[in-house]
Amino acid sequence: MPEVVEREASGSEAPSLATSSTYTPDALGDAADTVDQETGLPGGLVMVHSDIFAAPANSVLIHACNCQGSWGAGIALTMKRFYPRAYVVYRNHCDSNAADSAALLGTALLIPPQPGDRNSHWITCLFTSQYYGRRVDAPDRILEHTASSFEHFLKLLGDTERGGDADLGTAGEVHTCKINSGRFGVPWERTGRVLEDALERDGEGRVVFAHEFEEETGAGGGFKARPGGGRGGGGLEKGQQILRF
Ligand SMILES: Nc1ncnc2c1ncn2[C@@H]1O[C@H](COP(=O)(O)OP(=O)(O)OC[C@H]2O[C@H](OP(=O)(O)O)[C@H](O)[C@@H]2O)[C@@H](O)[C@H]1O
Repeated sequence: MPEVVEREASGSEAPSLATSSTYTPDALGDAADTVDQETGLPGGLVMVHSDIFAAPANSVLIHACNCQGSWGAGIALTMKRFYPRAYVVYRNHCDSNAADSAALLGTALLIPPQPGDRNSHWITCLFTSQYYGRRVDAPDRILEHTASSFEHFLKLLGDTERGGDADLGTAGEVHTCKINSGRFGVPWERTGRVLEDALERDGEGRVVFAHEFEEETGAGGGFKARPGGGRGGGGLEKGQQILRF
């Protein structure tokens, strides 16, 4: 099973971007059935209307990947542009499993911030389809791999928090795009339910911000998160909502 990849020798920190908006417990009312002890936020999937690349520095950004070493289109192509070093880690990981790329299905790769990549973000690859394009896996298989790769991600993330590698530090907020919902052709509601179930089972009150993104604003970075970012801002920001699948 792939583990956390060691960070290369430390380099200059990438410039920090606008922070994403977050919630204050009182704004959530009775929607908060499980509460994250550290943030006081309800565990589970929380939809936000903002650009995932505007997430706070040190956040984890999750996207769905094929097992062929290709970030050739969609949000993956933006990832490749913003996190070229992380892409190399992902591609090397696929190359080392090229003899049996199916072995990566249902696993996750957690890549710590790479020097020179953008905003000290951690990048998480969930291997949900072996191939892409016309050979993409069937939706049910993708959902099956989504469940196990997300569970693996939660374990890897927990290991970094418990293991506390001094060099790596621990990751901050967890953010995901609506994985599988574009080129992988799986309705977001189906994937959202899988992620929500895993968080209820093994999330330990963890919050994952899921980004609703207006494509017309163009690929990441061009759409600014709503003002009021940073913890302890007002109540729910306009357009933010708690979703229960
Ligand atoms: N800045 C932003 N902030 C927040 N959300 C953003 C965003 N920009 C786009 N989104 C949304 O992010 C979702 C994912 O949609 P995507 O079609 O990209 O990914 P997917 O998970 O369906 O499929 C994966 C395969 O696609 C790729 O390309 P290749 O296979 O290489 O050709 C990979 O490599 C895989 O293989 C859609 O809701 C977009 O609105």
